[in-house]
Amino acid sequence: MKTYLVGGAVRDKLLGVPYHEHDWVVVGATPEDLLSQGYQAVGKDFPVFLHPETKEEYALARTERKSGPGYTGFDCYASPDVTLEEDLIRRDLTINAMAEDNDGSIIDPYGGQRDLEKKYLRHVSAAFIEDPLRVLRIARFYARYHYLGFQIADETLQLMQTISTGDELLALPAERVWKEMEKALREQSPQQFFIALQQTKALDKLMPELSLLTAEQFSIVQKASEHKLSLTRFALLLSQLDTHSAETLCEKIKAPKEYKELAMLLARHQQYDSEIVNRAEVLLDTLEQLDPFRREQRFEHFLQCCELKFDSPRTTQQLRDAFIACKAINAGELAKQGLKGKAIAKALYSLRLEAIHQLLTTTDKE
Ligand SMILES: Nc1ccn([C@@H]2O[C@H](COP(=O)(O)OP(=O)(O)OP(=O)(O)O)[C@@H](O)[C@H]2O)c(=O)n1
Ligand SMILES: [Mg+2]
Repeated sequence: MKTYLVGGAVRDKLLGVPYHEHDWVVVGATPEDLLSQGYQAVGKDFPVFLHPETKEEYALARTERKSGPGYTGFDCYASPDVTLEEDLIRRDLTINAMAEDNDGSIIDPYGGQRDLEKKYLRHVSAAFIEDPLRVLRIARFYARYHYLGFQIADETLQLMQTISTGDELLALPAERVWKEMEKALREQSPQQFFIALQQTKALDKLMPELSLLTAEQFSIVQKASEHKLSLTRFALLLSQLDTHSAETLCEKIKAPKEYKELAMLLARHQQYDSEIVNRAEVLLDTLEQLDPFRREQRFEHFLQCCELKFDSPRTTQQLRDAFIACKAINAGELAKQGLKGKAIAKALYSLRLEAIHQLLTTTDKE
């Protein structure tokens, strides 16, 4: 039995960029061989094992053939007689179809090094089209390596288009699509993910709400935030749509609740780019809708998005200050004074309004 390093680690080492995991392939072994050495079987559909100590993934060399529609219709053949070359040829891109021997030498039967040098994302073989998820993967790699000058090879773009014009993309589980999109949003040039999907018509199928946006509009996702990159970038992207389309899209791709909530908040509050919030009533109403009293972190993310989108620090600062002023008012105190139910809410509203009035007067004087 022989073990090779494969996939992203080989590619990224050669590229000279950091990599985050090791994928291994094992040739000439049976599942029993690995189990007897203490490896743990984890693959549901494929023979994949975890190393007893490093817990890294070791996959038996295998071939795959499409046997039915959708993402699951694969026949997988793993056996000790499957060669390394046979395993590598079923992979998506030439730059992902290289292996490294334990003496450090590179096995590269399909021109991965040539394509790394020429900066091409190029499919390995016609079997590329058997896995529709690859359309999203390639768009994601494009978003990742665009800054290095990588392009998608024309023939590969054509195959992506072929997949996209059929119904195969629609057979992908929404969770898989979301996972790729979420990863893409964290890449160096996230807008290129959407541009590639638009160019290959995949966007028409998967997220038609986005398919009419321009490259300029997509580029809003480039704006960085300090943390939770994909959360703020997703909200910024959807803020390019009307609220109805934004909501439809969230449902369609099953965006997690946190993502949908922030996106919808931003979509509904488009007007904060201008400084309309200098009336106390408007400011307080806005604040109550954003509800930082119960959702402080979401409020912070919202303000971050506004700062990135509108470049209006004064408005966001006003909202932040208003929140701080209102937070200082204690509803418990009102209850102690004998107020109940609606009367508390009313008194709270007046006190908050008063606090914001004061805030606006002092800021005006400055
Ligand atoms: N739909 C897929 C998924 C994976 N692979 C192959 O499996 C390897 C490992 O997959 P994965 O870890 O998802 O991607 P990496 O290329 O390792 O990239 P990353 O840095 O994101 O881990 C890929 O390089 C590729 O050879 C593939 O051909 N087709
Ligand atoms: Mg990997």
